[in-house]
Amino acid sequence: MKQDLLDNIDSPEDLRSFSYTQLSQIAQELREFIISIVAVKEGHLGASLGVVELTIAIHYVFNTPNDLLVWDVGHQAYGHKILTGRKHQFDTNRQLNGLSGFPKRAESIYDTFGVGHSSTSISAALGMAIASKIKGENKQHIAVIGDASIASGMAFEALNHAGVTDTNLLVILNDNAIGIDPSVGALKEYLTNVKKGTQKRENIFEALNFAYSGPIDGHDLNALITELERLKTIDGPKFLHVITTKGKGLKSAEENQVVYHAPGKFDAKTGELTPKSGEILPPKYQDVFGHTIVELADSNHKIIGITPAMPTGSSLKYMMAKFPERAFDVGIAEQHAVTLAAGMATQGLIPFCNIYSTFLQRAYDQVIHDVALQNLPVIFCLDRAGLVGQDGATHHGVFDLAFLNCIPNLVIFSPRNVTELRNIMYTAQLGIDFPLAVRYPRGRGHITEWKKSFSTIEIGKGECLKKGEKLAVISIGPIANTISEAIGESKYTNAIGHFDMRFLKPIDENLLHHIFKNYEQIVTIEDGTIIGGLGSSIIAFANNNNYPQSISILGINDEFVEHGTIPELMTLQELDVASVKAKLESLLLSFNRS
Ligand SMILES: Cc1ncc(C[n+]2csc(CCOP(=O)(O)OP(=O)(O)O)c2C)c(N)n1
Ligand SMILES: CC(=O)[C@@H](O)[C@H](O)COP(=O)(O)O
Ligand SMILES: [Mg+2]
Repeated sequence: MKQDLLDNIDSPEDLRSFSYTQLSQIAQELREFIISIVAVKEGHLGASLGVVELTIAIHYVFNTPNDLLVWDVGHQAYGHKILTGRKHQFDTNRQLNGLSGFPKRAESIYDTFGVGHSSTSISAALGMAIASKIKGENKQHIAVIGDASIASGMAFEALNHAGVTDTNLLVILNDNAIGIDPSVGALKEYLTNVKKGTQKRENIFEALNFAYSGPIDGHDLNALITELERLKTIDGPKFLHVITTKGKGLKSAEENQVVYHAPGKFDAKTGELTPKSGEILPPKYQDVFGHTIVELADSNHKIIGITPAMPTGSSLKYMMAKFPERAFDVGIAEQHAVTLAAGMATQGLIPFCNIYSTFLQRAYDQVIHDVALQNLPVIFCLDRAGLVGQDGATHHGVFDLAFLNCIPNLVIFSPRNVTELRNIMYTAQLGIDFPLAVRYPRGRGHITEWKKSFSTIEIGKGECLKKGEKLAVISIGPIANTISEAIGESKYTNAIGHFDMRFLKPIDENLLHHIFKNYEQIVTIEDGTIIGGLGSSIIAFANNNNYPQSISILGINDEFVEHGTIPELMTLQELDVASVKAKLESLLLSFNRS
């Protein structure tokens, strides 16, 4: 596809060489280009379409990269990538070895700060602004943050600090009234009233010492450029409130903003989603969670569901529709979500707090201090555990086993399949007197017939999946399915036994004694980091009990894993069927030789 003007832009400097009147054509070409690539290669769509004009205006007015621009989350930065020299690589977006789906410092000098998790932009830009002041450098510092992301605690902390500095900081609020799902909370209501002109109280941002301007139409290039030029001349913290439409320029994306946040493949002309094959697939783990909590909440009225801003991604939306008074989207507020659950648990409710594994990192202290230390029966459902694919290093849920393993009182369970997910949810709501973390992966399980009657799971009990003669594989979580396949395909299948610990904590010591007494070789396999997770626990167990076997640990290596499809990344980590099979066979052979 030919873009007459966009084809000539390899940097913001090129953009700035165009006349003001040509910018709307550039906006149109940029929008078409984003649509044409995302339609085929997939990725985040609506957010980038919504900030096309804002992106152009910022790079037109400010002297990037000398002026420092920080995007919040970064899922809206496709236009920024394209205008900053990455147009020709943009078709590799989110693919293995291709561009990252988020701004990344290693990728471009224009990506001033690595993002992926939300609400960091104001702190980062403020840090840069303070640094410029200390270094005596004359720069502008711009944070672009969405209406859902600014409602997060971290963003408020940064506003609170920035308001008492004299730094050259511009916060641009990109207000489209939606996150992935519709924005929530009192701040959202406040912003709606500001837009309607019905806000009677003092402006909240002015009250925090920001020079506030807006709201202005974020698709009006003239208005944006005029206002940014004016703000450039004002010292101190400034706040520009911009109103945009998520998905702007593609009718279906404007009309169905939740789906078109990240729509998968679609027809670039009509916006129509590429139909799924008629094949009956196993359900996604998230949907099994979503339907199971509704089923359980129907008879157990103490059950509460909590999600920090991911009702669709977690499938808590089903409970929010059926039991709105007992299911809460608290916005991008993981810390609050955890402590809210803790408060509810003190009063005898049964909170299921559903958080993506990677986003629980935000609430680590709350898990320790507010839940585990008080031994409160909060049930954490940690979705997207393990490698998540194209979102890459910022989003992989590979640290949870390690960072939860060291917390006293916490029981940690990783289901091998969706039946186990259902059964642990069932077991937990019958009544537990400890906090429980259940971590499960992105995507589909292996079982199509999943809606079976419930049975209880004995806490701390592992399972023998297959007996063997020499080598024991000890695993946790759904990687057991890969291992079963690898063992099944191996010519040494009789030599290999396979055990699913299911619980990282409390670990099934009886089962481990059995394994260490009956097997000459031990291999542990997990979809979390090799440091601190299952392998580490098994080594500690062996040392404490003076078992002499050497133990091989397979898992995610001590590195940040980049983006790619989950199968590609699993292969790179040597956790695919062929690699596991090869590893087990070579261990058996080398042991036989020694
Ligand atoms: C800490 C954290 N929690 C949750 C998410 C998931 N997430 C990504 S984008 C998004 C919504 C952001 O909404 P907003 O800031 O309004 O930006 P928009 O998508 O509207 O441009 C959420 C919840 C995240 N990236 N980081
Ligand atoms: C940008 C962001 O954080 C989310 O949009 C994330 O990409 C969602 O991940 P899932 O696709 O796994 O729900
Ligand atoms: Mg928004």
